[in-house]
Amino acid sequence: MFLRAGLAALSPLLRSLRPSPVAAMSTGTFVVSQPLNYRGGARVEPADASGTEKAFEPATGRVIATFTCSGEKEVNLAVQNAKAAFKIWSQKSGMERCRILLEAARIIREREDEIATMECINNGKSIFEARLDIDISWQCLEYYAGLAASMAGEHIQLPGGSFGYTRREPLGVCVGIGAWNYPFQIASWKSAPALACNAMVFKPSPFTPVSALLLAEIYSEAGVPPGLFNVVQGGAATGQFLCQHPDVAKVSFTGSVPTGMKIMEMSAKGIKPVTLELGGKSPLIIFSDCDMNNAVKGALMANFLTQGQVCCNGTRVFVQKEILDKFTEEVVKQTQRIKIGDPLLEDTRMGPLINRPHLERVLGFVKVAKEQGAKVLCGGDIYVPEDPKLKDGYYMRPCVLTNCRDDMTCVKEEIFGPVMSILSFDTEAEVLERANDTTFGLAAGVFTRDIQRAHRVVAELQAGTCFINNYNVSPVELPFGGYKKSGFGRENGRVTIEYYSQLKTVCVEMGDVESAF
Ligand SMILES: NC(=O)c1ccc[n+]([C@@H]2O[C@H](COP(=O)([O-])OP(=O)(O)OC[C@H]3O[C@@H](n4cnc5c(N)ncnc54)[C@H](O)[C@@H]3O)[C@@H](O)[C@H]2O)c1
Ligand SMILES: C[N+](C)(C)CCCC=O
Repeated sequence: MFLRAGLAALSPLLRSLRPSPVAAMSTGTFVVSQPLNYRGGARVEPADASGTEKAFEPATGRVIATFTCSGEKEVNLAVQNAKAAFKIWSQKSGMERCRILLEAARIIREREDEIATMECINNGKSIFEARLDIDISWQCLEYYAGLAASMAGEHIQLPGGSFGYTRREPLGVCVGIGAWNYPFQIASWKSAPALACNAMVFKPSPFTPVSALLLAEIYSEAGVPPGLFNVVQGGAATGQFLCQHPDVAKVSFTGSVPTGMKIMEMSAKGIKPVTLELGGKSPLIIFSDCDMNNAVKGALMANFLTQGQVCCNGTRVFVQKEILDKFTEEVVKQTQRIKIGDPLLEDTRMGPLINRPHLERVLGFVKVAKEQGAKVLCGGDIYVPEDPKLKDGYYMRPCVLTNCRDDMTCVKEEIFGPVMSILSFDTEAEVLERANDTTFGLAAGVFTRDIQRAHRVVAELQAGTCFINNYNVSPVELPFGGYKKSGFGRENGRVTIEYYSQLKTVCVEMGDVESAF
């Protein structure tokens, strides 16, 4: 589906010739040449348009795709296809659905390098990280394949031999709307639990339209009925058509708080359940009794994955006063060592940000932080790699700020870039109050060797996902999601099946009807 100079029909070709063509893919050479919508089991041009968008390669600033955003007609067709496929899918046993999802997981694993490469090209994250994202994606499919086979209700005994039972039933057509920071992983985290029993129409972010198509092709290859997983491209207008569609039973959204509010409003009008995975400004608390090496590594993991463009990042790093200087010195040393550059090179650990306006926005936060009294210990400026082909990419040096106060903009607002704010604290009670003083509640982390304190602190933290002595790991067995304005509903874990299904209660009378009349 992708063309590189002289390399046609990449996906099938790669399957027959790997691994050498994967290794041969390089930054600055790819363009997408085929349709980016997927409907009824095939790539299609949308039936109507709601404008056009360009997708970029952030590493070089090149346009890699110009595509048509789907209008109402195309959204209707995608939903119709999903409805038809759902009829077939829902007649299959859980074990049959399980086998097909397992096969899709196997194919993702087999094509990991190709998918990871596409993710780097379109998103800018390093190949090292992209491979981890793809690993988590196939693991997610494996996990929900298992749950598809074991979806069940319960049996409840009632007086006089009567009884009741519950059935866990599908919802029908679900919609997934994704953000641009984890394009393939978000599509997987939404579609895997959805397809355990439902059909899905997925809309990626217009910044990263590419890799969801690979997932759609893989589901087809694995044997899902045509139309079970469809992709429509577009921005807000396309997303609105999806949310307002009367045949859509549920919307799962990943993105910003302001858009999440709109999604919820639209879904409320149709009384549709929603899952909202929104932004954050998460605290990471480092106590003086921590293992310093791990705490420093944890702070980097909490701030600089995917160029800092991670919803659950622990960007407010509270460090207990006794170890503030030592911790800060080590964090700065390790931050300065991060290799920035071409995301497809094996030793790169930080690529470009998603696009020019976002880079400028992040640099703007650093400027305001300085004006408000923060001290830049490293980074926070544009980085121009030596390789001339990367000169128009959107790179910046990762930034560590000190002298921060809780009322500063860099400490209050989600920056969504590689900017860590270090704050100091004295006592546990004080840091808990400050950590919770935010309208967000996505994640939080604690580093300490005191196991009682660790559990006491996480019990008080107002966050949906907490880490003790690590940060930003995401085993698919554990639910992930937020408190407060960071959203509700969960992804991953057993509980997420409940967000993609509904419960029917059946009450069975074994005696005569005792009528009130
Ligand atoms: N909690 C999580 O799991 C999680 C994960 C990744 C990103 N995020 C958050 O996402 C944000 C960054 O992503 P973004 O810039 O893509 O967010 P965004 O809200 O701008 O867009 C997200 C998606 O919503 C679509 N959209 C925009 N307006 C819409 C509307 N009116 N109706 C329907 N759809 C609409 C966009 O096209 C895109 O696909 C950050 O705030 C980040 O924290 C959260
Ligand atoms: C895989 N991580 C790092 C936990 C990120 C989850 C998605 C948030 O943006």
